[in-house]
Amino acid sequence: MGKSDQYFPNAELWDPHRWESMADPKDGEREKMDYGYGLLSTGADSTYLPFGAGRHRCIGEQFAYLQLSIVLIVMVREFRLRNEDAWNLISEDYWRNRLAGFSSFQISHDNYRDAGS
Ligand code: HEM
Repeated sequence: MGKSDQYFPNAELWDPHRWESMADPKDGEREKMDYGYGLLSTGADSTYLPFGAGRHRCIGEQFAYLQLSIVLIVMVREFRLRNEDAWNLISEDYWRNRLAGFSSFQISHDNYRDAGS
């Protein structure tokens, strides 16, 4: 379903902006179910199901998001990232980056601690 154009236009295209215009299921009335340990959102009212839906829906979703946030925070805090060969290809304009092709970027890094800053 996650790769179906019926639910996600241009499903095969990596397009982070798609989420800007899609309604957040959390905004609407979500399907709730009590499996015996309290009323829970099943996630079954959404076509976006990275953590599954229903009774066996992932219990680690919030923990996974926390871990991913920490990884990103540590990388930004510890490293100065730069594009080795084609610095001027990196643009804040997402579409220019898309046209340039992310695969042409070679990112290298300095560790702030090694630099003594
Ligand atoms: C990006 C990270 C993760 C993704 C994409 C993910 C995805 C999923 C999905 C799709 C299911 C449902 C499987 C099914 O319906 O049969 C699931 C179940 C489960 N996940 Fe995750 N998961 C992630 C991280 C975690 C973490 C960090 C934990 C625990 C610390 C965890 C614990 C579980 C458990 C215990 C189940 C089984 C729940 C049940 O059967 O009642 N997951 N996960």
